[in-house]
Amino acid sequence: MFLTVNIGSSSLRLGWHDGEAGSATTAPFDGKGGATVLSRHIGQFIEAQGNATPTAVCHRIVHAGAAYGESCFIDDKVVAAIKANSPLAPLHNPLALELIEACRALFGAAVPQVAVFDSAFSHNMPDYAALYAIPARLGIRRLGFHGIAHHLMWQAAVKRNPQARRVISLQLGSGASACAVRDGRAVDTSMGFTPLEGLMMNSRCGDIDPGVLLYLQQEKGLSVSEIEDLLNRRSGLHGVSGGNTSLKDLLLLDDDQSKLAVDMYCYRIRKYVGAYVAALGGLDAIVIGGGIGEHLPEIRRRCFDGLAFLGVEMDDCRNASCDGSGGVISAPQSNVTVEVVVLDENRFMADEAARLFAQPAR
Ligand SMILES: Nc1ncnc2c1ncn2[C@@H]1O[C@H](COP(=O)(O)OP(=O)(O)O)[C@@H](O)[C@H]1O
Ligand SMILES: CC(=O)OP(=O)(O)O
Ligand SMILES: [Mg+2]
Repeated sequence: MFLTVNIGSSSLRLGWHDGEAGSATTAPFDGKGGATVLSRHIGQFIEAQGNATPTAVCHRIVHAGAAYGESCFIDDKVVAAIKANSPLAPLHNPLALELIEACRALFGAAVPQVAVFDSAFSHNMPDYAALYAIPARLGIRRLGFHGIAHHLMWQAAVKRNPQARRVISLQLGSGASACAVRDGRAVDTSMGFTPLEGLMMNSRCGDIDPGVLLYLQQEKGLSVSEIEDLLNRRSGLHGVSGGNTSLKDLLLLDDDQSKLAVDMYCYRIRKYVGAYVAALGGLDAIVIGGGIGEHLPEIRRRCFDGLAFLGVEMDDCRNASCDGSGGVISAPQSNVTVEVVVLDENRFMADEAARLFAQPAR
């Protein structure tokens, strides 16, 4: 029996996995209340499972640095790596550390804890995609995140069509990212050294000219922590719209800033799709996941309409009826299959833990 703990930037997902069976719960979580609130959620969830003690607890770990490319048991070294990388993933790593601590307090040190890394799927991108054009001696490499989601989306594409060799996956949740996958290998992804790069997100800026950061510091006098807060918590949809992070709401609003936020969000996705078609040398499938990807047909329409020249032809009816459920939303004649997939990251994490336990040398 595995307890899975998946902290996203807007939610806490808990799962209880007993072979194929299991149960799950999702609680909205905005980071407020920290360890106390997180422990309470876990305590209530475990109570609902009859207060059983899990065989192990598995955590989604967003950023432990480039040294960790595969799931592993959490020891002091792993905890230190998560701590050391906390400044690079301030919305995730500090909470993950609190959760590891909370689980140790709840279940005791004898219950092993497992780290499933969100950077694992894009861990081995080609150097030309993984590096920035800065001196190599700095040792800075793009890692990419949302790897559990992108891995599952690639699997879904191949399950639907085993001939799908070139796949673009789009994780559109509170954080958002795109991934280009060729023959099962992530060859590029939009998040980079940190989960700030790439697509526009609920409260994160995504791609930005690094000169802006210098300007904010040198000319506007912002401190490092003010810039960190600005880019992670006050930018993206929130920043452009003037405080709203809900695309569902923004689609209904008629003011210029709300409309601009939606336009920018969709435009950047289209831009990345175009870039990744070029990177992949063509395209067989687009897979979309995450709360926004699952629930907002109008956003999907705006992202993919008019891309017939890339072989992407949407089916309006299929798209409109796909709300909170998975399914193909491209037209039958479309060369590229566009599919929405409801992702179960926690199940993936439990499978990783089972795999670790099955290995002979523990
Ligand atoms: N029913 C819904 N309708 C519209 N948007 C939704 C719905 N459910 C979730 N979302 C949006 O999805 C995002 C959260 O997605 P999710 O994948 O759960 O995020 P994360 O894992 O990053 O915390 C939020 O921006 C939220 O507004
Ligand atoms: C890595 C990341 O941004 O995750 P989430 O979208 O769950 O916040
Ligand atoms: Mg998520």
